[in-house]
Amino acid sequence: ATPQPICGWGLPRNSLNHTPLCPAPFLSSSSSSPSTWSPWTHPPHCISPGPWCVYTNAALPFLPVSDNNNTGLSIITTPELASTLFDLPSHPLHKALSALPADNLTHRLPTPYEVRPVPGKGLGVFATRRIPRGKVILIDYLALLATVAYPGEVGRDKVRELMQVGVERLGAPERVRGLAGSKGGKLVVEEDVLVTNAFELPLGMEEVGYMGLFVELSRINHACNPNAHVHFSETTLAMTIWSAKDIEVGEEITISYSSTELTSEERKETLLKQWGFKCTCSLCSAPQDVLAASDARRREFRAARDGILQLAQEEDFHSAVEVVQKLFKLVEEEELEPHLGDLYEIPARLYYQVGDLENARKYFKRSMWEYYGWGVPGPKDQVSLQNAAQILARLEEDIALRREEQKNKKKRKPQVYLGKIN
Ligand SMILES: C[S@@+](CC[C@H](N)C(=O)[O-])C[C@H]1O[C@@H](n2cnc3c(N)ncnc32)[C@H](O)[C@@H]1O
Repeated sequence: ATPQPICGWGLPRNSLNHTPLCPAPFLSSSSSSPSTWSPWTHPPHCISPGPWCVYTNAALPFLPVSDNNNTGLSIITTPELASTLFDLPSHPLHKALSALPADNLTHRLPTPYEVRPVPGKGLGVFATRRIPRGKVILIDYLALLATVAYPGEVGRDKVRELMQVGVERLGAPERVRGLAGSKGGKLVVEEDVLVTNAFELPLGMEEVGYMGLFVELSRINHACNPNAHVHFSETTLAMTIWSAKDIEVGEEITISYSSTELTSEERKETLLKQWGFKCTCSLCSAPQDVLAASDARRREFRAARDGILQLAQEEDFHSAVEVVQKLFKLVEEEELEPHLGDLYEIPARLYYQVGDLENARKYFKRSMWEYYGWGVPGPKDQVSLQNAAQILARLEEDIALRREEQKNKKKRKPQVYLGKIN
């Protein structure tokens, strides 16, 4: 006889694989048996209208090297969204709960940073040893995930109820509550924590908007010319923080909370509206002429990027390549290179169009690193990655073919006309 699957909490720690035989409960359960709640460690807590529910696994992430990082994870969403998020084997949450990466975490110990006060900004994160550019500074896991839509759809008391239950049930609720900023006022601690620290994350193929809270990452302050950048992997639900420049001992580690291509006025407005603070980073505090020069470059950068797309649409690929060269010069001057995201496929395709295969290859490789290299690719990145890999394989063939042709051309004897022209 086929052995009965063992479902539920109490399984060996990282065997929470969800199978159709052990359906994850998505609605409130009256059962008092933890085995029926798997993979959650508590029965889902739901409110109506909606219903909106909070799902908690208090022991996540399951890390092989644990330095008190098991904060747990609570997800506030609808049962329908939770099941679409969780049921498909390709789904990020499915994978996150069953297979957190174990192999690339050795950098964690000892961590290359410490948390200490920064005048005027509360706490901040400082390098305790030199971190060269392009290194992983930390990997942080989600502690709270809530749909952006839910606070607008239920009353204030219910918004708070789900947040409070979600935090209270975590493995280390105090780590989350300790992140409350000084927003205070009418907000309860859990609301304050989210307003001060949450990142917006579009999740799944449908790109449903979620607010995500990461405990370690929450101590990193914003700078408009940051020395680090973040990359989120949907597959592991992990945020990886990379050094964007060489960082010296004692230097503060900073990331950008807003898009780096905005001008100073636009950034000021976004930071105040979305994050509720007035930026005092080194660029915002720089002399007026320095700030004006940076703004001019960022404006030019945007104009160049829009210009490239326009020229590409008009199929004027040669002019578009000229603008690409100008754009990358601006990127270098303004040190925006690590913050460009998926920009690299555009120059790759343009160089391909004009027959510059070597440059096309260079930028395709760079775009693949963007999809893959920063972490474990999510479902959407996997599609882009496959496309880019196919194009790259064709490019390699074209380059080899072209080389062969050139070699043969050189071997051929020059044709000398010896006859007389009458
Ligand atoms: C995600 S938290 C960063 C850690 C925070 N400093 C702490 O003590 O926990 C965001 C808060 O830090 C402060 N902050 C971050 N970057 C700042 C900046 N560039 N200028 C001024 N305040 C900043 C603001 O109070 C903001 O609401």
